[in-house]
Amino acid sequence: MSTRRLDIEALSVLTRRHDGPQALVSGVSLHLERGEVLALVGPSGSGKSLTCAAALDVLPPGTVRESGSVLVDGKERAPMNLRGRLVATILQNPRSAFNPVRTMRDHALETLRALDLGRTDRDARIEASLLAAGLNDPSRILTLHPFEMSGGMLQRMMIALALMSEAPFLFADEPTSDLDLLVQRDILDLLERLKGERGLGLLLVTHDMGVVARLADRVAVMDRGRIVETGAVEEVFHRPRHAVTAGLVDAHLSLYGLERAA
Ligand SMILES: Nc1ncnc2c1ncn2[C@@H]1O[C@H](COP(=O)(O)OP(=O)(O)OP(=O)(O)O)[C@@H](O)[C@H]1O
Repeated sequence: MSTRRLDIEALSVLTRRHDGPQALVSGVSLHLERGEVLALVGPSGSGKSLTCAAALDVLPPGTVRESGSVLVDGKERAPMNLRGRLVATILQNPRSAFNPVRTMRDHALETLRALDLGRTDRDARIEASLLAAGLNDPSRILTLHPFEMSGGMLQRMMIALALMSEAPFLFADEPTSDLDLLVQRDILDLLERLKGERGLGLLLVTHDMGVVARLADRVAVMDRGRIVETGAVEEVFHRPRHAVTAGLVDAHLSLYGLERAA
């Protein structure tokens, strides 16, 4: 486990409107260690997804990265050297991430194309990744098209593809929000296990404080494009310092008829 740490430094994203540029993400800095889960939380539209996209240079049309850099173990890395090599990604709606006319084997081969593996090593890595992601019977799964699989299976397949790349870091943008509660629980269990077993460093974008409480070690809170608070999960839940954090925690507790201790 030679790679240890990823730093996002002073990341800013703009959109150009008719009345001039508008900042969507402003000077965001975060660090992520192997073997930890950092949750990036904040209200809808606060800039969580754009932060991840900007770090990997996969911003949507109409937005541009104005400044910022990503360092791995202190060394600046170009986005093309991060994507899929050092940082794997899993997204909110797994169905939209798969090509509908391709099988799971095609997707696996595409993921491994950049790695110069012999056929035996390649097939072994594909099978081991599917099994590690909880997809038993890999040879059958690899013949399936996306429409033949449930949302939960597709999310496991996204995780399997991330594992195949052997990237030390994983950015997961709302990985459970489209799944039913039981499948959500299974996927969170799986991510937690992979953090422990593989020492993955996981940046988890979510607005679900239940997911944060369940999985995260540290939390960074965003509001209107800026990081307004970071801290250990316990600390942030018990002593939120920013009004946005307090609002997120209180909204979560109120779902269970609870209030924050004074
Ligand atoms: N392609 C785009 N062009 C212009 N503005 C955009 C674009 N994509 C996102 N935005 C704006 O940037 C801001 C941040 O969006 P982002 O998707 O990062 O928020 P988020 O915190 O991930 O929200 P959610 O929790 O709802 O997914 C929002 O105001 C959004 O409307």
